[in-house]
Amino acid sequence: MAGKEILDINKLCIGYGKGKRAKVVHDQLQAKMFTGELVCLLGENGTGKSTLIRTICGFQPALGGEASLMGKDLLQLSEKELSKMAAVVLTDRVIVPNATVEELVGLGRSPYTGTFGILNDEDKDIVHTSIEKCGILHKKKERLSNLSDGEKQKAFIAKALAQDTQIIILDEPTAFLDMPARVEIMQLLRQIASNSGKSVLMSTHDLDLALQMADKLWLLSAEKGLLTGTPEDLLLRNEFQTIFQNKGIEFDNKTGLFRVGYDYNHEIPVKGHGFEYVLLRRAFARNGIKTIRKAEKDTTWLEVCKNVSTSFKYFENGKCVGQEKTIENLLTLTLNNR
Ligand SMILES: Nc1ncnc2c1ncn2[C@@H]1O[C@H](COP(=O)(O)OP(=O)(O)OP(=O)(O)O)[C@@H](O)[C@H]1O
Repeated sequence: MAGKEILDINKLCIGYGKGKRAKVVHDQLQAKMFTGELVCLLGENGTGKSTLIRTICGFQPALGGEASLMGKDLLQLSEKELSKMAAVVLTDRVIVPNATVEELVGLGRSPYTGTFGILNDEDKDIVHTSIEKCGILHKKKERLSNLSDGEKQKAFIAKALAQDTQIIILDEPTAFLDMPARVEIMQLLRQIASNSGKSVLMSTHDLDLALQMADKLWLLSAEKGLLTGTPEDLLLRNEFQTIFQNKGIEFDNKTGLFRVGYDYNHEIPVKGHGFEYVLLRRAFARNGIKTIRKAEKDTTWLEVCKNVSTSFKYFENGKCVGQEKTIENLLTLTLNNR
């Protein structure tokens, strides 16, 4: 069931400059966001994800159209009003290396504190809970310069949480992180959205993670503008396939994941199944060999055998002419016999 509407973008025009010299990056953008949703904004390099995020955050003016946050015209909100409604985490964030995690997260309370930024007991509690929710309580007193990239990202997310806003907007929060850290950050943002009812909008290049974890995707492309929907509905509508066509990415209908598109120059039948079969296919595809299911008529084929331990057999004229323990050796044998 859809939550309450939080963000409404209507015929929004984004870009740079003014008047005749304006550079329009996108026009007529439409989208909505609801409470409790994790939305991933996807698109190729240079399609305008950062421009859209900066416009929604009020960091650059819209060239036209409307955007409202919790029913208020976002483009007319003052910086102070906006800071109580939307917390922003940008990639090119300014890092204060000498600040501790606690001090950084404390800055998230600035929309609510006086000029000197003095935190009262309630602010301190919120800072503590925010750090705890992000799983870095043990790093509370640590300086940012001593944190890993993943921990730093968590500290910035904790700061956004401490800001106590309905929406959190992040520009590529998983950039520069390794795979486990990417998954961890996405899981954290998922939890924030589903447990606290906040809305989280993040841009990312992590297609597979976004497909698995986002409630909705905003798919930005030069040709089609902004397409929105659940990952599954966008897949059913073939939107990914159209957008990434001819760009070296293929969507695998069997796994529901994207994979690199290969250029095949050879074909070989394979008999077998299981994990070994999947890995064999992948290694061969990378080397330009398309694997097909062995048919009755085939006299040359590869076979995955799992009798005692796994081995791979090479058959020629119906006879086994080679048995290998590794995919590497099987590949060499196949390439040599081509
Ligand atoms: N300050 C600027 N002035 C004029 N044009 C700009 C400016 N910043 C970005 N652009 C242009 O706007 C377009 C969209 O850029 P943007 O950075 O929003 O894309 P992006 O989707 O975030 O890319 P990436 O995935 O590489 O971060 C690009 O053509 C870019 O060259």
